[in-house]
Amino acid sequence: MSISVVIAYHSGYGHTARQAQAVASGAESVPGVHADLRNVAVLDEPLWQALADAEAIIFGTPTYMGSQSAVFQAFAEASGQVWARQGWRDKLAAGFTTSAGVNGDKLNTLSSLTVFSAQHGMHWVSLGLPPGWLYSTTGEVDDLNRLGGFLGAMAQAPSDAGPDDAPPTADLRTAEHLGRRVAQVAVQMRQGRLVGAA
Ligand SMILES: Cc1cc2nc3c(=O)[nH]c(=O)nc-3n(C[C@H](O)[C@H](O)[C@H](O)COP(=O)(O)O)c2cc1C
Repeated sequence: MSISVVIAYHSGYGHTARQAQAVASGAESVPGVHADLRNVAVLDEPLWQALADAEAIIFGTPTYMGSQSAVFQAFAEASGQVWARQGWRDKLAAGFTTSAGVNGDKLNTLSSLTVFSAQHGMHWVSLGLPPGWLYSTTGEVDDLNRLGGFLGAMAQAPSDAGPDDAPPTADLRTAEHLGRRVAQVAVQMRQGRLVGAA
């Protein structure tokens, strides 16, 4: 049976949705893993069931006013019933965000996602990439992780660029990397659980 990695995201204008698709394509590239894209604007039973069945949940939200969007926060608060029974305990967690500013206070959004995951008793998986574009001689603006995040995948979408044009390829490749990394850890986690149960 395939291992499920759910990408639970919100996107108001389509940019974070593109980032979410890149995360999913990275996760799906790992043999034995199924990536399941879920928009948390719809809080229905299939969403909660998919999350319950997941080995890993990768949370994604645009950065609005320096933190997660209100729609994502509504999802986080609705997860209170799952929290009460620690239903996501020991699942893997990771996160990503898009904002218009190069910095844009994206770190605050990712920090908030880590706290949310910790409240659920989940294990946070970091981005696992060195910062790109770090040296003038060997780095460039198109480097993987050009925005230099560590907690999760960051992407930038200038306010006047539609989701067909932004985030740029470097940020989408960074998102893909996060999806692949989480999926690889999910496989290791599942194998470890099977050994533990034997
Ligand atoms: C209400 C609101 C608040 C925003 N706040 C920020 C912010 O704090 N920092 C930033 O860099 N961009 C901010 N933006 C810009 C969005 O992060 C940016 O447009 C992003 O691409 C939106 O992602 P989405 O298309 O998935 O909704 C804000 C946009 C809106 C609508």
